[in-house]
Amino acid sequence: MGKVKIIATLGPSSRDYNVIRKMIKEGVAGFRINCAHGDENTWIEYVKLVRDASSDLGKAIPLILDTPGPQVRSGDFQEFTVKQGDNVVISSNPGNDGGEKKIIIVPAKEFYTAASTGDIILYGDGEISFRVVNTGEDFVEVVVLNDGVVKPRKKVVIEGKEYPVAFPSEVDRRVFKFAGDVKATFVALSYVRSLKDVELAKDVLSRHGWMPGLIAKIETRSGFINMGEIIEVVDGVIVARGDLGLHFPLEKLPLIQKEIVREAIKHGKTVIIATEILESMVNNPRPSRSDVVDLYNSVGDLVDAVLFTNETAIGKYPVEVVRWTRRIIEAAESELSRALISEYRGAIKAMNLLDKYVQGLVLLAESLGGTIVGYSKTGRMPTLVSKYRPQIKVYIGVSNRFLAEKLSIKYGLEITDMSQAIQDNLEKEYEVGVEKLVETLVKQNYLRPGDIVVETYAKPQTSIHEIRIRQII
Ligand SMILES: Nc1ncnc2c1ncn2[C@@H]1O[C@H](COP(=O)(O)OP(=O)(O)O)[C@@H](O)[C@H]1O
Ligand SMILES: C=C(OP(=O)(O)O)C(=O)O
Repeated sequence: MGKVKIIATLGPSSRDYNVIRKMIKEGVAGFRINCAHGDENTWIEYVKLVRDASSDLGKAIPLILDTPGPQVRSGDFQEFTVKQGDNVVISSNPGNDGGEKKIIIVPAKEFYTAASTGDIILYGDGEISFRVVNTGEDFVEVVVLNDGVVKPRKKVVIEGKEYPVAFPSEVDRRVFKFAGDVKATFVALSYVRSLKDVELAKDVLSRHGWMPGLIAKIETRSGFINMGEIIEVVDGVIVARGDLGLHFPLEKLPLIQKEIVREAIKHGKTVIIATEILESMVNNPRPSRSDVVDLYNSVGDLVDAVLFTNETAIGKYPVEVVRWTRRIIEAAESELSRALISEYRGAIKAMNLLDKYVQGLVLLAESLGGTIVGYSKTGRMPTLVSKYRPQIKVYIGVSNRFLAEKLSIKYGLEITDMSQAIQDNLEKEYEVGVEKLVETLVKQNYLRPGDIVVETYAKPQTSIHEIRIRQII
């Protein structure tokens, strides 16, 4: 598998045990459930499918529950086509169509407070836009700016405006509770605007007795402006290109993506690029040239992971998407230049002794042409290894499934849950963890006679960091 990880959103196209199993075998390292769709009954169905497939395949597969956040979406109605110049009514009241047939239901009252005459409304990911021509207490009249199909349950954004909706939203709170019920690996926070939003989320989550990893989606103007303080207090960020493309001019997106990636890497936090990764594969079994080049370039930006949305949720080819992604990632990784890696590392400062030791560990293993095999109880050491973007294989054993899941979306790490293997040797878990992992890797042919292994662990209680070099015989 490549060093850049693949995460896939589940949806009608991937709501199937065999599809999910194939996706994992082809290289999916984690799944996302977008909780803006469905309810607890559908979310649990996806959780079970992923847990069944991952335990059958013996792999730790993280689950990301994505909260809708303080966003405004349309409600349920029959989809209809519109043509440029049509007049359409948006209303919270299904009966309030003023004699019009074409009515878009938007329940949130914040939408009607925020909309003014002349505003541009972007629908979905911007597939259709409207201009507001008249407003009322619970309706807005718009003129359609381009032809398209108006589908239900899509995002409704007013260009240049943010809704004053409470954070966390009512659905967010349900997702937080559900995350505790199913012990989800991560919760993704949508429309995070500031450090305060993350703190509010943490506060509610802690009341459910389970603290998942936190991923902030950077997607609004305030989220982007405040990303420094946000990144400090989360495990990772998603560059949510779908919404960024609604809140910023599209031509600004490349620079915004690069700035978010740079900031996350500077803080040693996971960074995931999302949306329209291989969008051309929603309806086609082969990706477009521009999609291939975009994905190749993201690998060159040394991101941790890419996250599919439409491609695996409603696309026709969820398994082929993963297969193509692996091909493109592997090609891009085999062509990464040394200059790029050293420029990247030159921009990172080692923060403390452990950090400096890990920096040296990665350089040592690379200069030996070796493989790192380590054991970790807290996740600190492998997180740092990943931060240096190792260009050799790294296998890490960890003490529990949750930690294995959490680390699995990080750059360059192959994680194994060793809880079974170390359970009778807890006082020597570091030593036994490494030894048993090497044994397993030899058995599975991942390590062969002649291979050089750099074995390592960092015991937090003793401040002893050990490195041992072994050649497989
Ligand atoms: N759990 C689900 N149930 C049904 N449809 C879903 C689900 N998750 C995603 N989808 C479909 O896949 C599309 C793409 O997913 P995503 O990008 O996560 O959503 P959105 O753009 O609506 O926020 C959604 O618009 C929706 O049509
Ligand atoms: C991943 C994204 O979020 P969502 O699908 O929730 O809109 C995005 O905006 O790119």
